[in-house]
Amino acid sequence: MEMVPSTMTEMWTTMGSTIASFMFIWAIIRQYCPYELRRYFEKYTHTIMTYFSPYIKISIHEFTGDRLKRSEAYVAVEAYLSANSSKTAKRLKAEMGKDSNNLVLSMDEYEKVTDEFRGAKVWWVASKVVSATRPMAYYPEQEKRYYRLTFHKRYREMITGAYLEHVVKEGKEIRVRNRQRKLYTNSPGYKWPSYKQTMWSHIVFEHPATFGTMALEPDKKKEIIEDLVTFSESKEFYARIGKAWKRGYLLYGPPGTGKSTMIAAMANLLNYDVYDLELTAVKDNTELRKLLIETTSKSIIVIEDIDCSLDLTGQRKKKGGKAMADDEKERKEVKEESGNSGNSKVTLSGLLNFIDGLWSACGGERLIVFTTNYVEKLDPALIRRGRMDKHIELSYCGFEGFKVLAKNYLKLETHPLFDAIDGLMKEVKITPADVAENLMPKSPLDDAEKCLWSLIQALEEAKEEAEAEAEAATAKKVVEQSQDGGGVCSENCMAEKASE
Ligand SMILES: Nc1ncnc2c1ncn2[C@@H]1O[C@H](COP(=O)(O)OP(=O)(O)OP(=O)(O)O)[C@@H](O)[C@H]1O
Ligand SMILES: [Mg+2]
Repeated sequence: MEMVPSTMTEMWTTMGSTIASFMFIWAIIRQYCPYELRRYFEKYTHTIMTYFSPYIKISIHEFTGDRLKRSEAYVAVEAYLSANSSKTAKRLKAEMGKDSNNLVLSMDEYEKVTDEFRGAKVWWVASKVVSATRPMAYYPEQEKRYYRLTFHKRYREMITGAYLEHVVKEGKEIRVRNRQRKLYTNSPGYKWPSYKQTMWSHIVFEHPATFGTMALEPDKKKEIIEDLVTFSESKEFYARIGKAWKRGYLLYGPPGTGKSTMIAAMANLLNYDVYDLELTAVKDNTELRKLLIETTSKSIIVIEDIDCSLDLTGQRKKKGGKAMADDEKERKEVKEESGNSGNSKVTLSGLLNFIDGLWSACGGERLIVFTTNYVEKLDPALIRRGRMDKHIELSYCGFEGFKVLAKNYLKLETHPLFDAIDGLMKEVKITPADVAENLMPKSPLDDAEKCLWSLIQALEEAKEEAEAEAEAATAKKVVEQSQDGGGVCSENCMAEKASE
């Protein structure tokens, strides 16, 4: 028994000296061996080591093929590890995340983390290779980042199958949760550098509107929310019935009734990006298709004021009705002119193709939203069900809508003045935008009551105006009738005279 420690000591000594000799020989080889021979030697040692090693390694590189687009697998792994490594890794790096006010952590280079999946242990390392800089290269520094996954070969089937699938799926979900949502536009003002072929420019989408803050009848609101949520959860359903996973909404109603606000609320509810498509800036149908292909899934494609965007109906030149406010009119006329000068050649059939042609199915999980002030002007082909599946009318503010706004703007649930407002609202039409404007405190000293009075005043003025208008209209009718009547009389008189 006493022999054991001495044998151990001897063994350690022998091993130590063997390693020392090996290091010495290796140093000699490195110094005197020609480069090629050394490479050869290294390569074979590597192969032999791999042959005997029970571990399998998988690398996932950041860029594959051209350098323009990051590999989706890398991005997903990065997100997966950022969520799972921040608890165990010791060196982390932080980047700005959603809403620009929280930091997203991910593992730093050369950091190793362990993960477990159904009892199997795996190791992830974030690493990079820096290739020599070529003097004339476009990208001066060629850093190739990659993640390396190591696991025991007995788990091969499970890791390459189920585990990687789990990583990519979870990574994608984490990315959706953490991403900053974007508002895209195809504005013609800015030409992208040619290497970046994208046709959309974007900014971070930060509209605060939600369905909670929207003035709408509660039933209607509930119906719209349920419709949207059902859509976003129906991937399997759409696949089963053989329909592309997209849905069209037509929002119509007078100016200032919350069409644009509702689009923002939809995006916030579903966590989607918004693509605001300016049709007048699109050159032709081909360009329209290109724009469509570049949109990503989980997004809302919006075409505002579809009735005056293009000559889709042949009625574009007609002036709007009375309901159109002056500044609105102006804005829309400017739009019409720019449509003409931009000589956009997008046609109705091009647009129909955009909405439900073969290309529209690529990507999936998309809403297409049209807004208009004059639904009756639109071509029936454009808004038939299947293209625009749900038609939502946004109309003048009712008492329920007012209560939502009063709660948002003034933090009021009830007030003695509410009854008067309810009464007036039944008599006159007022848009939610006007109600909102009146409820907005105009100075730091304005209290809730003052704002309510200001709304009552506005309602009374509107009522007087409406009454005056109605009176004028009746007076006009009476005059016309009396003129007609006079005419008839004189004809009768003439006839009488003639018979005499
Ligand atoms: N239903 C509503 N709920 C809450 N706020 C509203 C509502 N409708 C309008 N508003 C307020 O009025 C303003 C104008 O509304 P919005 O831009 O959505 O109108 P719109 O229907 O898109 O008008 P247009 O037809 O002129 O584009 C918004 O800033 C919003 O604050
Ligand atoms: Mg609008």
